[in-house]
Amino acid sequence: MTTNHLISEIKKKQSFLCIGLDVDLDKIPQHLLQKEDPIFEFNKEIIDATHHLCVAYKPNTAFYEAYGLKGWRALEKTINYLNENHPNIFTIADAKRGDIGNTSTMYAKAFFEDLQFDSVTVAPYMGKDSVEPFLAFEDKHTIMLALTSNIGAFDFQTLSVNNQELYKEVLEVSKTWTNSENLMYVVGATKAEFLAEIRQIVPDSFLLVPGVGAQGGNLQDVCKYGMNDTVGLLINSSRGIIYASNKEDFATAAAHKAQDLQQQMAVELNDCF
Ligand SMILES: O=c1ccn([C@@H]2O[C@H](COP(=O)(O)O)[C@@H](O)[C@H]2O)c(=O)[nH]1
Repeated sequence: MTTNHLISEIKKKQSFLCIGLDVDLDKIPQHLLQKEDPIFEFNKEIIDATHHLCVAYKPNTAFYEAYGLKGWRALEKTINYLNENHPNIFTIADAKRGDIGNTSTMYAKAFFEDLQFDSVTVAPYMGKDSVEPFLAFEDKHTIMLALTSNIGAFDFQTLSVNNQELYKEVLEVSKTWTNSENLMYVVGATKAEFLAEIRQIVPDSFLLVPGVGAQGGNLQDVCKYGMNDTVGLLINSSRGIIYASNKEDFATAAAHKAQDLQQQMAVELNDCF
């Protein structure tokens, strides 16, 4: 999906919500555990109930890898279900990959060619040759960690390198890489106050912003400092939406939580479009 297509979906749905599909078998409703593929059944019901309220879904691959082959199969069924039934939804494989060049090429093939995700998250630590193989894919997006939502972000990401914080150096340098127009960046909602300076370095890039909901990030603060004139934000909530209820009404409860965020987003979009 192109960035312009994503922006037009945001305008149409009045939403820049990304729903995280982080499925934990200990948290889903009991009755689903009797099904042949509980992970996929859970995702399908969540997607059916919420697809009109969001523009993106983000399965975090850890939650599928943890269940071995059956988890990976459920991930494959989920992305196929999205691509077949909701082709206008932006899909993110939150896999945080990155390795030497030839290995990164295989990661990129796995997520872009085999699974057909629109985007994948990547860690920048191994540098340019570890990220460029992802950027080589046309109309696919590489979402690189910049300033993450966790407390450990302050261990390395804010250390001074070349007289500026490391995450700023990552943003600056990544703009010089081949096909850098395919880059988006992760910035945690819990770091909203950093967004104004981040916007000075990457004014036009899309930012994936996790950390609203369970981690306590504030949607309005993210919009105040991070929104650009084409929105430029995908705000993610995972647990806060998908585990709104662990009873039979879980999908309806998730839709209510998603609608609450979508309505707040519609208000913010008044200042934008
Ligand atoms: O800085 C980061 C990068 C990624 N994540 C991921 O986003 C979701 C957040 O889930 P919640 O349940 O809404 O807290 C999860 O998959 C994280 O691994 C992040 O939180 N922060």
